[in-house]
Amino acid sequence: MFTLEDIDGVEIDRRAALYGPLADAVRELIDATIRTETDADVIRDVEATVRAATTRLRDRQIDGAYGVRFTPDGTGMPWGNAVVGLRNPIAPPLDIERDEDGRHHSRFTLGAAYEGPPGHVHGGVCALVLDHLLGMTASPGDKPNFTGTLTLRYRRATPLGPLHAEARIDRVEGVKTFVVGTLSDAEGVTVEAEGVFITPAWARD
Ligand SMILES: CCCCCCCC(=O)SCCNC(=O)CCNC(=O)[C@H](O)C(C)(C)COP(=O)(O)OP(=O)(O)OC[C@H]1O[C@@H](n2cnc3c(N)ncnc32)[C@H](O)[C@@H]1OP(=O)(O)O
Repeated sequence: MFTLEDIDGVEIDRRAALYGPLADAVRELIDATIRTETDADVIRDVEATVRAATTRLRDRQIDGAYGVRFTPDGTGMPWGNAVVGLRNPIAPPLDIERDEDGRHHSRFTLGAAYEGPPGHVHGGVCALVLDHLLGMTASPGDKPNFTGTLTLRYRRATPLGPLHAEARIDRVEGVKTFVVGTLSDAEGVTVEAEGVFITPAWARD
């Protein structure tokens, strides 16, 4: 669902300033929900407050998921995305930078909400982050390339906390773009990734 939104940069900024802080607040709520040891009556009271807040937000809402929206000048708003979504509290979210040579990289922090092994990042979350980063790297122009195959080698457990991920295109063969990347902590690489990203038939020349 790629949809065009006829709005300008001022309106994008207004919406980002409105919805971004809400998602940040819910991220903090998720972390606090996992880690709280406060009294039972406080927890029940907070539960009622959260349910009431949810009811207020549902007063008016879109049908289904947010989709990926674009403005007429090509600015993307993947705000519901599970990795970078500005409106998605599940997303860490990653802020991904692109170098002139096409490499993509991101520094981010994964906390308690992303735990798998004790104190460490869930393997599926490592895959989530790397899939998105490699996918963005594979799609530098206006053509999307979707994950065909993603192969991961978990060299050692990834600790929760500050992390770094990077990716680059290895080669392009027709509709297939081969991308490699890594996830690292301060000590070095924890996960290596290789992906084959494919231009779907509907987007081919
Ligand atoms: C903008 C950035 C966003 C980042 C998003 C992050 C990435 C994502 O999470 S995308 C979501 C996850 N991926 C998907 O849902 C993809 C689902 N699959 C599909 O849409 C299709 O099967 C797709 C596009 C992968 C392949 O399309 P399809 O029409 O089947 O390809 P087809 O024409 O048969 O094959 C083309 C070539 O790709 C190869 N190929 C097909 N599928 C795969 C695969 N899964 N793995 C590896 N190679 C494959 C074929 O062998 C063929 O190779 P060759 O040209 O050498 O013969």
